[in-house]
Amino acid sequence: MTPALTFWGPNIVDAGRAQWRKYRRVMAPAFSNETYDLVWSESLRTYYDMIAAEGWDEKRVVEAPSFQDIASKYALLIITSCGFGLPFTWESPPSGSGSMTIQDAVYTITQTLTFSIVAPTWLWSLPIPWIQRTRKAYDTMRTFMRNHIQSRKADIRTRKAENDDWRKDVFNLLVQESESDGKATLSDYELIGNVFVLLIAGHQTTAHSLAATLALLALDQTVQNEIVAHIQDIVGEREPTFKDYSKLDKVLAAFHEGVRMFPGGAVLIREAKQDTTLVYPRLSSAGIEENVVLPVAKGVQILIDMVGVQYNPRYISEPEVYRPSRWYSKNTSESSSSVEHGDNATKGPSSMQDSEPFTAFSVGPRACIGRKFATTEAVCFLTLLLRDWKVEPLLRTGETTEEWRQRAMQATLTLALGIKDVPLKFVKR
Ligand code: HEM
Repeated sequence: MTPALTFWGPNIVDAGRAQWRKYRRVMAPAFSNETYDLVWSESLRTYYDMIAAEGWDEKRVVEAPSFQDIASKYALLIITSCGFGLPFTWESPPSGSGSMTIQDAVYTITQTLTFSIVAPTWLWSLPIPWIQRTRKAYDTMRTFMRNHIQSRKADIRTRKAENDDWRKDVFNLLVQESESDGKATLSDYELIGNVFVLLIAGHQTTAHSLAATLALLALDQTVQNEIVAHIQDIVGEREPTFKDYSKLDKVLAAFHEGVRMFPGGAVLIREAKQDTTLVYPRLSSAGIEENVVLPVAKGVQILIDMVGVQYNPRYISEPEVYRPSRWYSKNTSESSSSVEHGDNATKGPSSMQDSEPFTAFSVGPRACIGRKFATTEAVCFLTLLLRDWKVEPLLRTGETTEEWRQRAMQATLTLALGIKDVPLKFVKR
């Protein structure tokens, strides 16, 4: 996955410490309350845009054979609009060259990662339909990025010359850093690498998490009704605003639980910067719990299995059960790390049974920078959708709900971990 990410250029996700500091410093100001306010209003606008464009407002029942298609388009429109200042609409989504949309290009790129890394140049020219489609996807993405970077550079130059204000979205901040009056600290290669990674990280993870959350709610009507009652309590029939975000904690919990069960960041990679030890609990052959001290030498890479962490009964009670209430009224942003290290190593692991730490956006300095961006768009979308529509599994003829669960609730792994096509039915409330 790392070569697939760096294919477009060095970027914040895969950068080593020094480079990472630079990227994070440039991007961090874009993740502010001002942005989240915009994310909320754009999410609201895009939801109604979708309802009208897809003709949902004229129907009592809507069938979505793959909800990911909707979620992916929705999340892409929000990141392009709020992160990149490119306000596309549901009916004219972002496209690059020719007829391919960015959504299709991203989909094709993530499905053909290995090919892009290993294929020699001549292979890209073979007249095989899927290879040509892959090539078109890369061309589309390249044209999209180049065009928008060029026009944004020109725009910022003009605005600066005229002392005009310009919005501090993440795209503008990156472009500005690559200009900086000839003292650029960001090369064009780094600029493109980071733009690509933000497009991917900013929409694929959110789209899959939304699809997973709705699938889980479709399977548990009792929980769904509880969330809908909460929405009615907080916003009733009026238009929800960003001020409601902090009060809609049960909707947020429903989303957090979806992210826990299908954690987009499936594997985290860390490298020991000094000799250290990790302490972890293990059952001895006699069935007694004991602490194991694992020495970790400087330079060793540690892969953290996030699915394992999120499903470990030591930390999450009945982990296979979708239970948003485990996050109700909990400050999930202050969750602690699951494995103790460094100075704490000698103290051994504390019991996590009663704290159920939420770590699916990671913890520490490299934790997800887009977390509140994602939760803001998710809470807005889920609030509007669940208030208006009852969500059910879209069953095949003769299929039971349990069979649907077996068919639909399957994880997939491309650049991020996701969920397979989720077939859903929406019934107007
Ligand atoms: C439900 C949605 C999301 C999930 C589950 C998720 C998950 C994660 C995780 C687990 C990491 C940490 C990786 C690590 O520690 O190695 C991460 C990092 C990151 N995420 Fe997200 N993310 C989501 C949404 C977003 C959004 C919406 C954006 C951008 C708008 C974003 C941008 C990033 C970036 C740039 C990083 C790298 C941060 C750094 O290394 O400093 N993510 N994400």
